Amino acid sequence: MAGRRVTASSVAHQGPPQVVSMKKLTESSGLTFVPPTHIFTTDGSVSTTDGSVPESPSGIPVINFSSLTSSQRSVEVEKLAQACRDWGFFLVVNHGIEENIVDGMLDGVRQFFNLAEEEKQQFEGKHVLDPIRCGTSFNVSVEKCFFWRDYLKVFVHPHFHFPHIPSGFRVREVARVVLTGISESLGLEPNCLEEALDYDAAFQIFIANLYPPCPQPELALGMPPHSDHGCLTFLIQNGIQGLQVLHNGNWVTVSAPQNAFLVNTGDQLEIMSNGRYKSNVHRVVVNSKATRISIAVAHGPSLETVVQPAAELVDAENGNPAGYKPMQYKEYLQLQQSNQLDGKSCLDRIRV
Ligand SMILES: O=C(O)CCC(=O)C(=O)O
Ligand SMILES: [Fe+2]
Repeated sequence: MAGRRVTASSVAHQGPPQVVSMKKLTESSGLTFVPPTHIFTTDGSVSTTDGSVPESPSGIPVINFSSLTSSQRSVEVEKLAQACRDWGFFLVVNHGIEENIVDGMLDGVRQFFNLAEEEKQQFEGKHVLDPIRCGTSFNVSVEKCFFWRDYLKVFVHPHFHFPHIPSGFRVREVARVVLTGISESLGLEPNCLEEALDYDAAFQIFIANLYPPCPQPELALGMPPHSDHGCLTFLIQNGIQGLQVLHNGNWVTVSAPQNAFLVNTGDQLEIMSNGRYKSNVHRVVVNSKATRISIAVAHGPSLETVVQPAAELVDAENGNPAGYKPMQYKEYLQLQQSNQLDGKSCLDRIRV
């Protein structure tokens, strides 16, 4: 059947099913409908009319990075506190990474996805800890419904797995400064979170996402509602919207100025803050006209770190016990990857 991506026989065999990339599927077959394998019918359903706000001016918080490194720091730290508490999401502007560098990264990603399928297949990873891995959806061996998305994931810290380091892309340093601000905003020492994460050995993944045009965008999702596993995810996009964040029960479409970072707070930050800062739930909707590309750089603790609420934020005697069980970050990653990506179901497993 045209458009079906997983054959019955491939599912029946052991190992991951043979899945065609979204790019190939949409380009080669002149697809005019969403295959049944890609229709979201459950809670994550696409309907953009379920209370979603079409555009920001939504009040999405904006953090001025240059103020974080100036005498205005305390004002910006307070803005970070509000952003993390009320949204779990914010934009970072004036971060000093030039637009042509960001454009170069997006171009490189476009070129990668334009490679012949056979060339990309050599990077098809099987395991969450494979340092270079490309594929489709999230984990096709457990999913009932596939996302309208191809991805490339490359570990970039503590070991760098690209052939060469792009000069000037200093997102790790930007993330470090934001993290110290967040640490302070929790009433902790500025370097407390950095130390808890073992930042010098921190696990950082570069994730490129490609969302081709979809003939029936109301039926498919680029990514269903989920929270990110790490601490902070810094995201750039090719000027095409698609990211929506859940805020007070509404889906808010993120529109961001060119060259802003879109920042999600993740599960490890929720754990370390003992629930004061909830990881943000977000999803990606698709459209019928343009290919969207995003690059998410996820910053987590080192893989060996056992993450738990910061001792300063736990006070069991006064009714504020630890809300999460300690878990090694590597185990957490494996837990998330071995299940369907589904809201905050992974975090729910370690709540006390
Ligand atoms: O493409 C986007 O805007 C979001 C991607 C995302 O949520 C992710 O890679 O975890
Ligand atoms: Fe995400």
